[in-house]
Amino acid sequence: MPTTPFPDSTILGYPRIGPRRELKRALESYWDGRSGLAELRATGRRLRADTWTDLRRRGLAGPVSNTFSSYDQVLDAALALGAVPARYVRDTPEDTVFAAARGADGLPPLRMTKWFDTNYHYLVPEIGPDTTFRADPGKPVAEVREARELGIETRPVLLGPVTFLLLAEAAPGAPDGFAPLDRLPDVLTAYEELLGALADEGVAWVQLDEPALVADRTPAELAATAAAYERLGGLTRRPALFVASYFGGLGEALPVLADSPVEAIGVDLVRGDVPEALPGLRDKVLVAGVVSGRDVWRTDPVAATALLDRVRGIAGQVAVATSCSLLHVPYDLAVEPDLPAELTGRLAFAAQKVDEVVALAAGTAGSVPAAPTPTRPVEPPPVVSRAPYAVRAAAQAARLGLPELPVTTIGSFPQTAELRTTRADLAAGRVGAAEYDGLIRAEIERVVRLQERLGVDVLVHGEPERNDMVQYFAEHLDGFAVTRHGWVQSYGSRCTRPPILHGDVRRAAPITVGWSTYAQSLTDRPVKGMLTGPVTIVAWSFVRTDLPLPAVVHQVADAIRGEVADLEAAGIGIVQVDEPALRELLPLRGAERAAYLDWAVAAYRQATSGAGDATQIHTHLCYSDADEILTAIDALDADVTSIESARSHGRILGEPAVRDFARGLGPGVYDIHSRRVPSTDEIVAQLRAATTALPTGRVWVNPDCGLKTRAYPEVTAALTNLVAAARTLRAG
Ligand SMILES: CN1c2c(nc(N)[nH]c2=O)NC[C@@H]1CNc1ccc(C(=O)N[C@@H](CCC(=O)N[C@@H](CCC(=O)N[C@@H](CCC(=O)O)C(=O)O)C(=O)O)C(=O)O)cc1
Ligand SMILES: N[C@@H](CCS)C(=O)O
Ligand SMILES: [Zn+2]
Repeated sequence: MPTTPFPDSTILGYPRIGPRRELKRALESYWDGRSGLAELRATGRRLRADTWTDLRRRGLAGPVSNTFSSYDQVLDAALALGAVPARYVRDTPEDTVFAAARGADGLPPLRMTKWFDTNYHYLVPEIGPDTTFRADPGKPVAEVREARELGIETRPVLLGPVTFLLLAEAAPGAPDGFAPLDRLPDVLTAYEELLGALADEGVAWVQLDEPALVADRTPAELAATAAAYERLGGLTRRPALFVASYFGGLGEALPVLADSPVEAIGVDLVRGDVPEALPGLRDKVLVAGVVSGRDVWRTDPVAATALLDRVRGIAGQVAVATSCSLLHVPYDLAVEPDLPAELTGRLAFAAQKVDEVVALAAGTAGSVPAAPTPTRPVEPPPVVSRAPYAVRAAAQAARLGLPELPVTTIGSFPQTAELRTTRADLAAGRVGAAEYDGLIRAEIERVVRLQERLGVDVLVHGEPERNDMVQYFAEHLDGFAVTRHGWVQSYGSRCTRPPILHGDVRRAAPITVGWSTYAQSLTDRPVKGMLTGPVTIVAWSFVRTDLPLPAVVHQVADAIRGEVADLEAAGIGIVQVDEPALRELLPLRGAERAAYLDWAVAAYRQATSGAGDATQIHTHLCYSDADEILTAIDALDADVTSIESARSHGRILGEPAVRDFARGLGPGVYDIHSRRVPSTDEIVAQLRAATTALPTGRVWVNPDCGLKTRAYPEVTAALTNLVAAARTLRAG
C-alpha cells in the first residue's frame, strides 16, 4: 500500500461552472452548434488548470481532481463504470453524457432529481439485472495527468459504489423486487479496475464519496457497505482509500467504516456529531469537515479548533477539510464589491473557504465578526386555519365559474434572450427602468393573449420580470443581499445566484401586485397571482445561522402573507404560493422529519391562511419524489396542488394518499424538462389515468413545472395539445 501521508489541509470538491459561468456558455454554444467539441474541451481544461493553480497559490496541501464534470458527477460515474444505458451511447464521452442528460434523437433523458438535501440535481442511473459494467478510467486518469503537467499532485474523486447503487433506479423491465444494490459484486469488479488503473498511474490516494451513508440505512445496506470496503480494501494493487461522507453524521455506518480496511474516513462535523472513539479509528486518518461547504458564512475558528482538538484524540491523524464539496457555494467573495461591508466581513465563498481550511491546519485562523442581534419577533404565531374546504370550494366555484378539468400553467413562460439581455443591460445602466418596464408589460400582454388564444382557463402573467423565483423576492425584501457573480450550479448549464438572508426579513412594499393586476386588466379570465413560498425562499437562499430556521422562515412567511393580502385586496381571485423545495429540505434521517414538516407546514399556512374563502390558493411542487410527503402536502391546506407527474410517468397517482387527497390536484401532464412536445393522445391517456384515480371534479390540467427554460414554439404546441386533451375529456 502507498505510504504517502494524507495532506493536512484539503477540500472534498470545487465549483466547476467557471467564475464567470464559462462552462455554461461553452456548453450552450456546443449544444446550439455554434462551436465544436475542441472548444468545449479547451474551456474545461482551462477551468481545471485555473482551479488547480489557484488552490496551489492559496496553499492547500490536498487538491482534488475528477471533480470537474461537463454535466453531472453521477452521470460521470455511470460512464466510468460503463453503465450508461446503450441507447444513449454516442461516439464521444461528452455526447454520450449529453444524450443521457438532455435526451437525443427522440429519446427522453434519464430522470433528474435532487442531490440529497441540496438544490443540485443529478441524473438517476438506470441499473438492471442485465446492465454490463466495464471500467473506463479515462477521465480520472486524464485529470490526474493534466494536473501533473502543472506540477500538481491531486487526489481523484470517484462516487463510491454503495452511493452509486443506492442513487440508481431499477432499469425499465427489471423484475419486481430487483434493487440496483443487488449488482454490488459486479460493480465492485469495475471499481477494482478503476483503482488498479489509478494505482498504475502512481496515484497515492483516491476519494470515494459515500454521502448515502449519512441517511438511515438498513442492516442489509450496512452489510453491503462492509462487504464493499472489505473487498476494495483487500486489493493488493490500489491507492490508499479515503471514504468521504457528508451532509450529516455517519451514525451506524461509522463503525462499519471504522472496522474496514480503508485508510481514511471523512466526517461532516458541521452537520454531524463528533464521532465516538472507536478502536478502528485509531490507525486511520480522520478527515475533519469543519469548514461548511453548504453555506457562505465564515467559520468560527474557536469552535472549529475545539472540534479539531476533540477528534485528534480519537484518530491516528486528523486532516482539516471542508464538510462537503464546495460545489454548492459561489466561487469568490472578492468579486462582490456591492455587498454591504459589515456583511462581507462575515462571508466566505469557495476561495475564502479554502483559505480557512489552510489557516485552520496551520493554526493561524483569525476571528469572525458577530452577527447583529435580531430586531423582529422570532416566535411564529400559532397555526391558523381557513374555513373548511367545502365552504371555500363553494365560494370559489361561485366566484370563478371554471369548467371541469380547468387548464392552467405553473407560472413562468419562456425567458427569452431579449428579456435576460435587457435585464443584464438594466443592471449595467445601459437601459433605463422605464424602457425595461415597457418590455415587461409588452411581454405580459403577449403571454396573456397567447393563453387566451390557446383556450387556457386560469391565466398567468408569465413571470417575465423575474430573474429567478427566489432571487426576485429577495431583491424586494429587507434582510436579504444578492450577489453579482455568485452563481451556483443547479443542473447542467443552469445556475442560480442564491440570495443571502442575513438580517430581519421585512416587506417594505407590495412586490408582485402591479404586474398581476396589469395582467388581470387585460383579460376577463382569472389571472393567478404568483408567489414563492417561505420554505422555498429559505431553502434556496444562504440563511443566517444565528437564529433557528423555523424562526427565520416565520419572518419570510409573514412577508408573503402580506403579499397575499395585497393581491387579494387588488381583486386577484387566485394566488399560487409555490413550494417546490418542501421535499428538498426533508431531513435525511427519519427521526428529524416530523419536526421539520411541522414547522414547514406551519410556515406555509402562516403565509396563506389569511386568504378569504373565495380566494383560491394554489401550490406547486416539483423536482422531487413528492410521494414521501403527501400527508404534509395535504396539511398545507391549499385549494389546488399541482405536482410533478409526467416525468415520473404518473407514479404519484398510484399512491393511496393521493386518492385520499380531498382538494384540487393537477398531476403534471407535460414534462417541461424535455424539448419534446407531448401529443394530444398522450395527454388524454394521462388525464384518463388521473380521472380514474381521482374524482373528475378535482382534477386540474397543467404542465409539470414552469415553462421558463423552454422556447415559444414548443410551449405553444404543447399547450395547444393540453387544451385539446382537456376538451376531449370534457366532451366525454
Ligand atoms: C425551479 N428551479 C429553481 C431552483 N432554484 C432556484 N433558485 N430557482 C429555480 O427556478 N431549483 C430547482 C429548479 C432548478 N431549475 C432551474 C431552472 C432554470 C435555471 C436557469 O435558467 N437559470 C439561468 C439564470 C437565471 C438568471 O438569474 N438570469 C439572470 C441573469 C441574466 C444573464 O445572465 N444575462 C446575461 C446576458 C444575457 C444572456 O446571455 O443570457 C449576462 O449577465 O451575462 C436574469 O435573468 O436576469 C441560467 O442561465 O442558468 C436555474 C435553475
Ligand atoms: N412559478 C414557478 C415555479 C417553478 S418551480 C415557475 O413557473 O417557474
Ligand atoms: Zn416547479
